[in-house]
Amino acid sequence: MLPDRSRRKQIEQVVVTAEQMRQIEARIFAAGMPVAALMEKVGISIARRVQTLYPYPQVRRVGVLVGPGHNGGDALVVARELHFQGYEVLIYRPIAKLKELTNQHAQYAESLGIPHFEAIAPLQDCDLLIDGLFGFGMERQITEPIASDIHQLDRWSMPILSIDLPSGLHTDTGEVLGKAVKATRTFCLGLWKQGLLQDRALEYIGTVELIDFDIPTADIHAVLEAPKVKRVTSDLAIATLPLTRPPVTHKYKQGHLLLICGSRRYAGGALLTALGARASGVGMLSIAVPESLKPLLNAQLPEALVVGCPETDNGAIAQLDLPEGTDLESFQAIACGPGLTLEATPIIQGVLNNDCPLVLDADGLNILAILGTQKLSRRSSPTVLTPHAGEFKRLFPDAPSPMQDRISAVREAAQTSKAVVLLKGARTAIANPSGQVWINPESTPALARGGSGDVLTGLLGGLLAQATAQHISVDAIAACAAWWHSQAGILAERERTQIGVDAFTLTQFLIPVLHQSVG
Ligand SMILES: NC(=O)C1=CN([C@@H]2O[C@H](COP(=O)(O)OP(=O)(O)OC[C@H]3O[C@@H](n4cnc5c(N)ncnc54)[C@H](O)[C@@H]3O)[C@@H](O)[C@H]2O)[C@@H](O)CC1
Ligand SMILES: [K+]
Repeated sequence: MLPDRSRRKQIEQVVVTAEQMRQIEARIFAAGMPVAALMEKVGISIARRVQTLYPYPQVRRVGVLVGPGHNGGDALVVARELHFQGYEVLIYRPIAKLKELTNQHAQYAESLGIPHFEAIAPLQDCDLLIDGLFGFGMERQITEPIASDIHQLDRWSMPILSIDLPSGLHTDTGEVLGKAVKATRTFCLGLWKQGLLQDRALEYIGTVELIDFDIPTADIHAVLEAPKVKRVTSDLAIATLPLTRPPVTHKYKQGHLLLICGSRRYAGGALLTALGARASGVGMLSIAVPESLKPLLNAQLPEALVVGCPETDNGAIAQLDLPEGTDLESFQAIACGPGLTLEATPIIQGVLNNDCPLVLDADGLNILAILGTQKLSRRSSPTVLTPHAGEFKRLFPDAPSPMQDRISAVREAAQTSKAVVLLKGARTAIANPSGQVWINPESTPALARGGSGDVLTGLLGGLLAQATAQHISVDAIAACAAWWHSQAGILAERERTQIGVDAFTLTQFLIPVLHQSVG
């Protein structure tokens, strides 16, 4: 058995679908764990959390929403425990026919004198609601009268705590099945359900925490074969960062990154990409920009080698003018796209034809969408694409919509393009061509701001350039960059409010957030 802290760290990385959870659960029951005992264990853990978060007598009246299955059973255990702790408990039970175990708990609650109602109205004056209507594996649309009753909850103001998932959310896709409870907090049971990491679920789930009930890791491994879906926890990300260098090294051993970005019209994009790259700690940074941007870059990044390139009439890079003796394969990584404009198409064509690990963003992606992603399958070095939803649709018109099931969308895109795809969003999802998916579980809307993506491109390019010697997978590096970028946004927001995180400010929080996370 693993020591508790290390087990907990592993569990926090695991993401499951309903089918995988069902199989894991079946193994535990087949091994002899009684279903009723597990329900008891889970229900008591939730009741303890409720008592800590909403202690009696500050909170007195608790309404418990009970569905027909084992989610309802869990809720009834919570109801019973809170009743014994002095809370006044009221039960809403809209469906009369209950699963056997749930029915037993319902009978016992009745025998204790806990009132139950078929309608929602009697729960109106509760200080707190516990939602145990439906749990994982739900597929059917919520119908009347439950749909209207859930609609009623939207008009009330008390906090709602959902058990496992907010009732009405699809476990895998996060889709709302007609109507869903909007939770203040969700107690996800045992393992992270995939739907809780989908952007469209975020409006419903509130703060999510995992209630661990000691699922043996052997059962998890037995069911989850690679490729998997993983949460990018801070432990995972920090293990990927190039935080310590060998005592004897030199700048070229710490990676040489080439940025190709900017135009006369979009000078800021080049600057922000470069500042993101600087924070990565990359050993050498070369920046190819149109000639007229060279003084700006030189002034801001004295350590960088700025390559001024001949310009088109509109101020885009007309051709790459690398220093003598240097070609595109001299670098450990190239990152390009921000601010280039579509006039830089020949530059992107040239970069695609070369074998150097490559990050494409912004206009790099717009140009690739015109050239076609099939160009990527001929590359022998890894390519990372970092689209937002709009760019994604242009690049992968045949993939599932990135507005819906983002995990399927990003996985299919990576498989068809043979690239690592980083789909930006509230929960950025990253996939490699073999189907492995990573989800960045924490972020802030403060990052929804012009230029913040440019910072990520530079940061990712810098990490990629440093990693070639370390044999870390490219998708793990992309996941690490997404985590670092978001954590910097979260720290910046804490110090400067949600509206105070412009992209330049964000670059200034990249290193401080490491101090905080690494200690
Ligand atoms: N996974 C585990 O190992 C554990 C699971 N437990 C609980 O069990 C839950 C899953 O239990 P169940 O599989 O019984 O699932 P539910 O509690 O969601 O109940 C399913 C029942 O609801 C009915 N139903 C589904 N959709 C409906 C709809 N739209 N309208 C009306 N009725 C509908 C189904 O016919 C079925 O009878 C978990 O979420 C969790 O709360 C815990 O008790 C302990 C451990
Ligand atoms: K629920």
